[in-house]
Amino acid sequence: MIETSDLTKKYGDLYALERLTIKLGRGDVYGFIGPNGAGKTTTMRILATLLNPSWGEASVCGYSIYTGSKDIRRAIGYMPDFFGVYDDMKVTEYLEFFAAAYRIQGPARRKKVEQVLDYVDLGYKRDALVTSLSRGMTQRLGLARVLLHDPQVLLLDEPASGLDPRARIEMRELIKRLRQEAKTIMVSSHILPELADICNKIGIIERGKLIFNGSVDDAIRQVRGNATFTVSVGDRNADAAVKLQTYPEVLLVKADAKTGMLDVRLKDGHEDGSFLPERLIRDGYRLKAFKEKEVNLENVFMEITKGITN
Ligand SMILES: Nc1ncnc2c1ncn2[C@@H]1O[C@H](COP(=O)(O)OP(=O)(O)OP(=O)(O)O)[C@@H](O)[C@H]1O
Repeated sequence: MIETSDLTKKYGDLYALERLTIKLGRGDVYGFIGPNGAGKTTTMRILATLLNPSWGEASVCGYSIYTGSKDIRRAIGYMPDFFGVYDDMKVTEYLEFFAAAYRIQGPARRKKVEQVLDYVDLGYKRDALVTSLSRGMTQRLGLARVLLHDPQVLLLDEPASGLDPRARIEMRELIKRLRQEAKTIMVSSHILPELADICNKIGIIERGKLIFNGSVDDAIRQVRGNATFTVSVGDRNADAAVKLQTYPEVLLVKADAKTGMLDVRLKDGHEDGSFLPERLIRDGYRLKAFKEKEVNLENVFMEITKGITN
């Protein structure tokens, strides 16, 4: 649904985007993550056919950005990071205005407006002035607007920026719902944890360059390396550490200085640690705690971007 190859945008000597090559299929939700100025907006604007690249190829829904801009605009919903709303316009008027621009006519227009308002849970604000809405509501209105023509592809540029925690969660839930409708969604953020649970793929971009492209699990694996589990057998942890080290699958055992729990890292090729509790019990220990060691996504992001950020 979205395909780019060596997509590049230069401003003078600055590479706003350098040789971006990605491929998103139907139903993919792609988290596009990078700090300010990384090139996220540039990419989305090129895909939305609002900006020409310096070189490279890109197509959306099978249409080239060079020759199929009209078709692309019909097929996508682009929600920019900042968009204006008109003074003295009610919520329904605002949406009807855009519905008219998409040539949705007559009673169908009213129906569609009500439908998208319901979808983003803004029905109760239908008669409010758009300028009176909170930032969270305005973002939801922006999303409603890009859903009017039922696009197959959505480009959402930092939809959660500037929102309070509750509004962020609501926005995430909305994107999850859209995912269930098999839409292809590119959504940007500068925070990895914010997107981790709603995306099946992520791309991390820094200074115009894609430095990671894959699943969230791949990103975690790249940083964490081998699977690690936290184990505790209470006051016999020191003894269990020696025993664990004799298991052939175990690479390393380390006691956590604060909690005394044991971090057990497995050798390459061993992902499943479920044998650990079983074997410890068989070896006479009473298991108090066992879980896969969680990786802090913020750390994953910092690790992947290490050396590239200033
Ligand atoms: N019209 C322009 N002229 C010159 N440089 C530009 C122009 N537009 C963008 N840039 C530069 O291109 C780079 C990428 O900008 P872009 O807006 O794509 O980043 P971003 O990842 O979307 O950041 P943000 O999170 O701040 O929106 C930045 O260094 C920016 O200053």
